[in-house]
Amino acid sequence: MHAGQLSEPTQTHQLGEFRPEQDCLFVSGQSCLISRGMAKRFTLAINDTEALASQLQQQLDAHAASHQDHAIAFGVIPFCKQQQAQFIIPEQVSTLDKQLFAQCLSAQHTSAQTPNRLQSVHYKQDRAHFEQTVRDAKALFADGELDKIVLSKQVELQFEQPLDQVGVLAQLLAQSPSGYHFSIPSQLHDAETKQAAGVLMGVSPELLLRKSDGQIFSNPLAGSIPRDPCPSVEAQRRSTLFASKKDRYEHAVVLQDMAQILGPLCTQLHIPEQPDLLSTATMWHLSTVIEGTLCAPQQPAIALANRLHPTPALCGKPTALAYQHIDTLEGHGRGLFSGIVGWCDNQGNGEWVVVIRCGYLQANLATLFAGAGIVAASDPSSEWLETEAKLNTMLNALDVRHAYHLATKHTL
Ligand SMILES: C=C(O[C@H]1C=CC=C(C(=O)O)[C@@H]1O)C(=O)O
Repeated sequence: MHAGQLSEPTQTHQLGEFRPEQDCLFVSGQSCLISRGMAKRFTLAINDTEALASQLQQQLDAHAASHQDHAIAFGVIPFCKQQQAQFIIPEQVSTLDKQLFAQCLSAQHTSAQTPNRLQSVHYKQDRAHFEQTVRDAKALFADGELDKIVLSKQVELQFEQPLDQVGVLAQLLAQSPSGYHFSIPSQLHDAETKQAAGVLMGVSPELLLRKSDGQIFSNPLAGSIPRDPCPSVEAQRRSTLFASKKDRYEHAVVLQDMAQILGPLCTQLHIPEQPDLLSTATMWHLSTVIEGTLCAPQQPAIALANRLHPTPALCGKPTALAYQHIDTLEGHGRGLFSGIVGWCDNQGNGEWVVVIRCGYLQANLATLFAGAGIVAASDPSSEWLETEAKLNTMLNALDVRHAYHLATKHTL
C-alpha cells in the first residue's frame, strides 16, 4: 500500500463472497480496501490521542511482526470521546477496483432475495421534538454562548424479514458513484458491553483526513440543500446555496476550527477563500478542499484525525459547549453516528471519513441517522426537511423511500 492512499487495485480475480457481518470495506476514489476474516478485534479509549495512537501502533506492529507483513486496521471512532473506538486487524486485505467489486457484489446478490418490506418507522426524536431543539439552540445563540451546533435525529426502521445486507451495499455502490462507501462489522457501543452485533454501512461524502507522505488532505462539508430532478430547479438550488449567508457562515465556522487545529501542525496549510459546491446523489453541499504539509511527517493519521474529530460539521463551536448541549437537547446517545470511520497502517498512513449518510443494520432493524448544522439564522422546519432529505441515501439503498414517506406523511 502506498503512503496514505489506497494502492492501485492489485486483485483482478474473483473476490469470493463479501460477508458484511465479518468483512470490512472502505472505498476511496476508484479503489476498495476489502478485508477477509478477523485476526484481532479490540477497543481503545479515544479521550487521550497520544495513548490511542501508541496503543494502536503496538497492535499493528505486533501483527506485522508475527505475519512478516505490512499491517492495516479498520476502525470506527464514536462521536463521544468517553466511548471506545473499535478496531479490526484483518487476516487478509486486498485492494480492488470499485467497478469490479460492485460487479462481484451484484453477482453475489442474484440469488432469490425478497425485497426489504418496511413494517414500522420509529423516530427516536420526532419532528416536534427536533424543531423544539432547534428553537432551544437559537436561544443559546442569542445569549452569545454558541456559534453553531449540529442537531440530529435517529430513525428506526423495522422490517418484516432480516435485511439483505449485501443487497443494501450493492445499491449504495450503484446509486452513489462518488463518496466513501464503508461497511464495518461493529457493536452498537463497544465490544466490552456485548451489545448485539451489527453492521455500520453507508456512503460518506466527507473526508476528515487523508495522510500521504507528510501531506494531509481534508474535505469538510457544511451548508446543504436537497437535489431536484428538474434541471432548472437544480440550477436555482445550487445558486441559492452558494449565495446563502447562513450556509456560508455554517461552513466558515468549520474551516476556522480546522485551521486552528491544523495550522500549528503544518509548515503550510492551504484553505481556499471561497467554498465549492459538491453533489451527492441526493444533496448539494458547500465544500472546501484543505491541503497541508506536516511539520512532523511521521505523525500518524489516527492521531491527526482524532484531534480534529468532532469538527463543527458534526458537533459545533465551541466544541465542548456544543457537545454538552447536544447531549441534553438530543436526549439519546449518537453512538457511532457522526463518529469517524476508516483505516490506518503501521506506517502511520490512513484515511478517515465522517460517519454520516449511513445506517446501523441488525437483523430486521435499520437505524438511520441525519443531522443538520444550526446557526442563529436557522429555520426549524427547513432544518427538519434537510435531515429528511439526508436520509434518502439510505432509504434509496434499502429500497424503501416511497414506503417510508407513506408511513411518515404526517411528519412532512
Ligand atoms: C450531519 C450531517 O451532515 C453534515 C455534513 C455535511 C453538511 C452538513 C450540514 O449542512 O448541516 C452537516 O454538517 C448528516 O448528513 O447527517
